[in-house]
Amino acid sequence: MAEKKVGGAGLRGQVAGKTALSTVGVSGSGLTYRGYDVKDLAENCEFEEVAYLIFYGELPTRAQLADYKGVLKGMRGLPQALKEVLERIPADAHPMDVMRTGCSMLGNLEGEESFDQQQDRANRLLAAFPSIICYWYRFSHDGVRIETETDDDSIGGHFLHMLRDEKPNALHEQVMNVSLILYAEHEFNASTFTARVCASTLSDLFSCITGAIGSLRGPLHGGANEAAMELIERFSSADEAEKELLGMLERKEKIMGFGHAVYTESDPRNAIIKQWSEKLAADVGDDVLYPVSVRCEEVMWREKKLFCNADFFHASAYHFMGIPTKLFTPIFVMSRVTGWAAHVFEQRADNRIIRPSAEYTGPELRKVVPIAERG
Ligand SMILES: CC(=O)SCCNC(=O)CCNC(=O)[C@H](O)C(C)(C)COP(=O)(O)OP(=O)(O)OC[C@H]1O[C@@H](n2cnc3c(N)ncnc32)[C@H](O)[C@@H]1OP(=O)(O)O
Ligand SMILES: O=C([O-])CC(=O)C(=O)O
Repeated sequence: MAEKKVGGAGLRGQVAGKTALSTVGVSGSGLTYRGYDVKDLAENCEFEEVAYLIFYGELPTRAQLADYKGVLKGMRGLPQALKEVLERIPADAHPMDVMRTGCSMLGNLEGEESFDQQQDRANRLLAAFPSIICYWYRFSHDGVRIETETDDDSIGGHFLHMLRDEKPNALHEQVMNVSLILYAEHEFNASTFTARVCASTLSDLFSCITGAIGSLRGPLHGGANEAAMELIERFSSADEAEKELLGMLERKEKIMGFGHAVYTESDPRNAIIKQWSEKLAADVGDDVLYPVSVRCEEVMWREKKLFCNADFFHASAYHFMGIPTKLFTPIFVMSRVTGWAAHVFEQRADNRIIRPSAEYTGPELRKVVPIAERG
């Protein structure tokens, strides 16, 4: 991949503030959360430990983790008014729109009245997002009103249990756990920056997170995991994938799930989720989707020096677990709400309203011609 152009369009490479939460693309270790390598966290931690780390600054002790999980478990239920709103959203709505509405509606019912409540409200969102998406999905698609207050030990397990009406096996719960860790935090990406801009006006947490969901929805950001799935499922063999991909590159089409605004040679999250995708492929006996994905990776690197970002192998991994494609990006929300909220807290702790300037490119100063004289 060519050297990244800094400055100019997209503010690439510009420092727009400070954070103690994560580093992205710093040499040596591609991605760290509060000083820990994401690979280390994905190998050794549960997602709830990482959420605790992001919020409170240190990994929890066993007792702290048990307490924290207890707090989150106690927050899985949805108020009746929110359930009624979710029941009115049609089955063909985009699930990211459901997440956005669910977040906003919860803000109407249990809003943040003072910043002293910020951690409690962030925990509430972290606990409630899986319930929100599954309640809507199961009502609109299966006509059932599910119980969201399950006793599942983990957020990933809670999500899969509600989605499929049965407790997940250990492999699926572990992959969800890793996936949620990989997506949790990523410095000043577009959705987090959205949240921080909103926070800088001293707005409430629900507004910050609702705005961030809107930014994550686009295919150039979180929506790329769904777009990657739509791409790979078009191919019935690795050879067909190679042929079609070469045509797409020739036509200068964008291939979703490749490239990155900061990383220049690889996304450290890719190797991790790729490994799990391979395990899941073996588990389901897949001999198409995984080889197709691997060939796409090889072709993109060989032809363009473009590498898979976090989203590409998430597509096949989620698919192998039977998760409908349109629910892929909402899973990203279920995880990234930790990073978003922690950035909101950081912004509030040392705030100045974010208000950059624009280079003006419009007409010179001119006089208004009264409408009667404009012809
Ligand atoms: C979790 C996440 O949000 S990760 C990002 C998810 N998004 C995607 O996967 C969408 C596909 N990828 C992209 O659109 C881009 O790579 C982005 C948005 C991630 C980064 O954008 P930028 O930083 O502007 O890209 P960058 O400057 O590296 O692009 C360099 C060149 O490679 C091309 N390029 C970059 N990514 C791709 C791609 N996926 N497919 C084809 N060409 C690409 C660009 O068009 C550009 O070509 P040009 O110089 O002829 O215009
Ligand atoms: O950092 C970015 O621009 C996008 C990304 O990978 C993320 O938010 O996880």
